Amino acid sequence: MLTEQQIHDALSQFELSQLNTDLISAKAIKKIEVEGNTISLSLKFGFPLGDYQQQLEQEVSEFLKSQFPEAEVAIKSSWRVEAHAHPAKVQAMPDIKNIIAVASGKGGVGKSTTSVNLALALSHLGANVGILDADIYGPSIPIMLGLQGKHPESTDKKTILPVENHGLQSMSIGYLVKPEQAMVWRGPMASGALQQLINDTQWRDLDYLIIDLPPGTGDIQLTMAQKIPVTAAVVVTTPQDIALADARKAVTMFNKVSVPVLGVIENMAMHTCSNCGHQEHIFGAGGGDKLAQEIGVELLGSLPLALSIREQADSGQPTVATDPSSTESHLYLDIAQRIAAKLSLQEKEFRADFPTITIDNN
Ligand SMILES: Nc1ncnc2c1ncn2[C@@H]1O[C@H](COP(=O)(O)OP(=O)(O)OP(=O)(O)O)[C@@H](O)[C@H]1O
Repeated sequence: MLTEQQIHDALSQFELSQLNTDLISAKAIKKIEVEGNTISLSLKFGFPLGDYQQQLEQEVSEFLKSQFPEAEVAIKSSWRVEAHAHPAKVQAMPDIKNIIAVASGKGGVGKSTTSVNLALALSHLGANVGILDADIYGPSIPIMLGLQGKHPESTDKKTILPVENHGLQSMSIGYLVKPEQAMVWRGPMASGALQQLINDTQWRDLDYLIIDLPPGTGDIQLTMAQKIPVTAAVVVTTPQDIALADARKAVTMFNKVSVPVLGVIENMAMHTCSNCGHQEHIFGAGGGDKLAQEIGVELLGSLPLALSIREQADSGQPTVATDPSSTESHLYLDIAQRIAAKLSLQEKEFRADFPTITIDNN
């Protein structure tokens, strides 16, 4: 005779690959019911499952059948992104559940390209996603989203509407001022402009807002991390030694302001030949892994230096939007799901739901 406890114990052996943890530690069990030989299991996750949902149900089902060969197994799974707590001493933004800052210690490592593709990947997985281009001095998100020359609309002359393409809500200083205008802003003015940009945009019901931070670890980045309710951060680096050293600085900066760093992403880790697909580690393999170990953060994934990634981003058709089933897109999707899964284990933020008012006419 099967018991719920037996099923519970068995599920603590099922490893969830995105989290390197089991289903019990991931707090994914909603309900276990046993009736005779039938196990009914209800799973609930705090991150978008995308195409993985069916596969996951099947894997758990097969796992339980291998443990209890005589059992019939029925599995139901669902997901919902919750708002998680942020360390900044500022109010949460009601239309944004989670803000994820993407940082790099130095410029040119592919932070914007990675931010855009991760935002698209989270959206592809089923989440509602926005992206804020905080790179005041070199806004590249409008180009990467194919929105160059667009201007945000305003319906009330006080707030602006995000500009949309590829299913993402986006905002960038690049939609509002000419690049040479922003270049002359000093630190406080730049961070003030950013705060205004995020606050005055009418974001709609976002599960995640990705912020593409300006490169570096100076005042602007520090101010942003303190004045914007950032939930978590990821750091992009390339394998060259200097970039790794800079990535370390970025991680230290977030530690200082208590923003949890979900991990590092190694960009341009190896070269993919556009003719034959052969991959070569030009800068040596394992740099990201080493950095992650040294500073105690996770390596979320490594992306290749691929002509397709550059061409697609630079022409406003980023990889995940234009070719979601490519090898590169799968890497972005995998990293995005890891980020979302890890974030789902962070402390939740209490948000009072609007009360439901019922009017009884009787
Ligand atoms: N994995 C990749 N493979 C090939 N090209 C890439 C890759 N990642 C980024 N690039 C290209 O490298 C260039 C710089 O990328 P990007 O603008 O994203 O860097 P960045 O770190 O945001 O730069 P900055 O912070 O200085 O604005 C772009 O032309 C982009 O298309």
